[in-house]
Amino acid sequence: MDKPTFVIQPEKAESAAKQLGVTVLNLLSSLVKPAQSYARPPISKFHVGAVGLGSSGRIFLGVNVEFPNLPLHHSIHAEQFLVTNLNLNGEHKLKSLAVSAAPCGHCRQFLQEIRDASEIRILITTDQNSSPDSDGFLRLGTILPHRFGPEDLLHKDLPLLLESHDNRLTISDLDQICNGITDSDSNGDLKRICNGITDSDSDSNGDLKRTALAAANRSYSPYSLCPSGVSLMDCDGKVYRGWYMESAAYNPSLGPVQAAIVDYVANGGGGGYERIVGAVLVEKKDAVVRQEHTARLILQTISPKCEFHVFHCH
Ligand SMILES: O=c1ccn([C@H]2C[C@H](O)[C@@H](CO)O2)c(=O)[nH]1
Ligand SMILES: [Zn+2]
Repeated sequence: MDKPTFVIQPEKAESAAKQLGVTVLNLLSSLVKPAQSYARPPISKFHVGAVGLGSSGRIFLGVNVEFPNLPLHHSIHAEQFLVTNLNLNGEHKLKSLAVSAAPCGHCRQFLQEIRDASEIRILITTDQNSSPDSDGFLRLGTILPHRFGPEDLLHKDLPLLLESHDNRLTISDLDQICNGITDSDSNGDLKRICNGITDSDSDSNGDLKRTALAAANRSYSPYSLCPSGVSLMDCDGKVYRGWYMESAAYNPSLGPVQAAIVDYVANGGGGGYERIVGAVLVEKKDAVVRQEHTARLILQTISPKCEFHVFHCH
């Protein structure tokens, strides 16, 4: 099987549409079935595919991901995967999406974090009775009227999800924390045992830490002001990353491990999570919303060989 492609460049999208004699917009629905084949739903066996068009003309794929031995709320919905995929690739807006089943309430809510969310066009490929607009798409505003969203809680000038921002977090080497032990109160040996990251550090550990910090700087957490980022390394040394994304309604928020798993599923060549052998979480020291315990729980469950370290930033 070909390596799955989760991002399609505009030129490729246009030539594929031309070949099929359809518009790029109509191409979205023809990609839903292939997207569904990449879903990872070992619990429900219900494969969801979501295919979105961004403002750059790129097409993005999303699939649902379920984790055996974890509570269901750790699952990633296809639409959330899609939005994460856009975010990881620096896409600033989602214009349209085609999806294999009607987006659930949680996904409709999560999509509210995108600017002009009500205008997002949605096509449900398995629904013949959805009374769409003349272009064949429903508007998100039509299927989620009376919305509760960012404008209920945030100042209107703040950047929304997918919009550029930098959280300007830094890690001071003196104040590093690993798994609850500060470097400053540990002697040299303890420091080496507890985080393996010292001056004579291997490059891969340094890479993971820098990548997780960079990810935390892109985290979207305007409601708690507790940004966080995760980096993962597979057994070939390839690094993946993701960051925490919040929802105005809190519960639909997506954790940083899930976001990094999106990168792993999209770019890891289709392997299992046991191939993940290293992980770093970066978050604020006294954060009111902390990811450490949940992140450790998820990683211990899906990637038992994974070495996990936490660093605190300012
Ligand atoms: O909007 C939805 C609704 C459900 N699912 C997934 C979650 C779970 O993996 C499976 C069954 O609910 O379908 C989605 O991806 N999107
Ligand atoms: Zn959903």
